[in-house]
Amino acid sequence: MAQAAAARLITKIVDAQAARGTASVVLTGGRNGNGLLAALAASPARDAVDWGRLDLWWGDERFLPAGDPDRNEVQAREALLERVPVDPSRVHPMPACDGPWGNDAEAAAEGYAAELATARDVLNHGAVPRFDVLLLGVGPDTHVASLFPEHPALHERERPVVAVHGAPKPPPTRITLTLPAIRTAREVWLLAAGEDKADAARIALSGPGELQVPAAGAYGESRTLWLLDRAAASALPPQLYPPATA
Ligand SMILES: O=C1O[C@H](COP(=O)(O)O)[C@@H](O)[C@H](O)[C@H]1O
Repeated sequence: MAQAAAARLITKIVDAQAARGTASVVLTGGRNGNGLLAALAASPARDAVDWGRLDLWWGDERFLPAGDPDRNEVQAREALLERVPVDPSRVHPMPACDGPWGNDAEAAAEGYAAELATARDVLNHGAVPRFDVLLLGVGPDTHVASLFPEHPALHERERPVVAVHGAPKPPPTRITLTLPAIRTAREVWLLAAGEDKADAARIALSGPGELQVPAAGAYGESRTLWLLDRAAASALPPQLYPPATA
């Protein structure tokens, strides 16, 4: 799944750069997201990407000190960003808890929203840039980014970025894009690999509400793509699995 997703992402970035000169991708944390980045780093096709014309953002971050190995940013740098010639000025990690806003997660979320606004899509009156692809690793509890089932952040309709407190998965304090911000992306790709994701994929693709099942509320403006391996797809409703091969 990681290799197939990496190959798709390379193609998508190359196409976006050919069409618009640049591409923008929102990265996710977690096992599946990091697996994709590692597969991308290992792919000979990675040289087709113009890494200097790629903007990278994050969908969520664990609010920890800079350099903490549990930060999504640190894991992404290890898996991919230290291995390709990205332009550091176009890499936009979410703030750390010892950064310019200190331990104030709300201020850090506002700060990231302001950074997103500097690159926003003026033509579409958007609060955030027009992301080409927004990646989301689906958690076993159906969370995406740091939007956890029944958490207040899921009610946010105005702000593109919010702080999260009391997350059920450590660390408890996080920063996340909101569902309205996620839905402005051209394409949203949801990643689920492994047996422990099978129930999450089944539930999310069975038409539930987004407050109970955040993954169900994550979709892109022109495309929503679920990328699953066989284990994660094994519990899908019969009308969805086995997938069509045509
Ligand atoms: O904590 C997080 O977890 C999820 C999914 O992680 P996984 O290891 O179960 O694949 C990820 O989407 C999110 O970005 C991250 O902060």
